[in-house]
Amino acid sequence: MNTKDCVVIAIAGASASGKSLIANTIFNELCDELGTEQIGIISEDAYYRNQSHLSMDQRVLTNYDHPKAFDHDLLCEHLKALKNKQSVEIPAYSYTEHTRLAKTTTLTPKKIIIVEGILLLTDPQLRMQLDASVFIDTPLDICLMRRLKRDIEQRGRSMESVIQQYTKTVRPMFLQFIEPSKQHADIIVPRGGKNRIAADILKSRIRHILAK
Ligand SMILES: Nc1ncnc2c1ncn2[C@@H]1O[C@H](COP(=O)(O)OP(=O)(O)O)[C@@H](O)[C@H]1O
Ligand SMILES: Nc1ccn([C@@H]2O[C@H](COP(=O)(O)O)[C@@H](O)[C@H]2O)c(=O)n1
Repeated sequence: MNTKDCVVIAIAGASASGKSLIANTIFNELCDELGTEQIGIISEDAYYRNQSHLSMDQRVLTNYDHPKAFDHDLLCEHLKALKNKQSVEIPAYSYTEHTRLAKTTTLTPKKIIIVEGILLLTDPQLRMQLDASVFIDTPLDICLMRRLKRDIEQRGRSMESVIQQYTKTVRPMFLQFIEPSKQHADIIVPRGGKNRIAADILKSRIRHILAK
């Protein structure tokens, strides 16, 4: 990590490994402490491709765990713009509609940007924009249990659909793309979202950058 105007910290790892939880814990606690002006947070999921031109039957067939499912060019463009002190319009995504929504959210330039997502470390052009990267290393069986509960409670899925998607795409794409991308991480965090020591270490590193 360094003394740039905008430092981008990536948090990657398997689906339901706890990326959003740890990213949001760090973000919310630092915002409470330091205010909202200095730190921003972005989810890679906001950059899933728009599929409004496809029928619902076609949308459910998409492999959402393959790098092609994401518009990484747009995410990269947004990180570059933020580094150039320009605001960006973050897309909004619906897991129930499997497509982007019409609205966007404005993100103004920040000294620290936390970006979290499954495939962030797989893309060389994205890696160029990252100043530090963390990989959340939670065992896959734990991720599956967390995903089952979350997707049924929050993403409108049935148990059968979660298991079918997990077997067909989530697990194979983890093994093909996400797991090997761990080699690009600077820090590996076991267990996930409630690893308090990891959250505190990342928070103190961010405080240190902001104090410069
Ligand atoms: N250490 C943990 N213990 C218990 N539940 C957790 C833990 N980490 C995450 N969770 C829960 O598991 C689910 C998936 O976590 P989330 O942060 O959304 O994962 P990701 O962003 O990696 O997909 C959420 O419901 C979250 O609250
Ligand atoms: N329409 C969609 C889009 C994505 N997914 C799944 O979301 C996972 C990534 O999000 P996490 O918060 O879990 O990191 C990914 O594994 C996709 O399978 C989906 O089910 N439907």
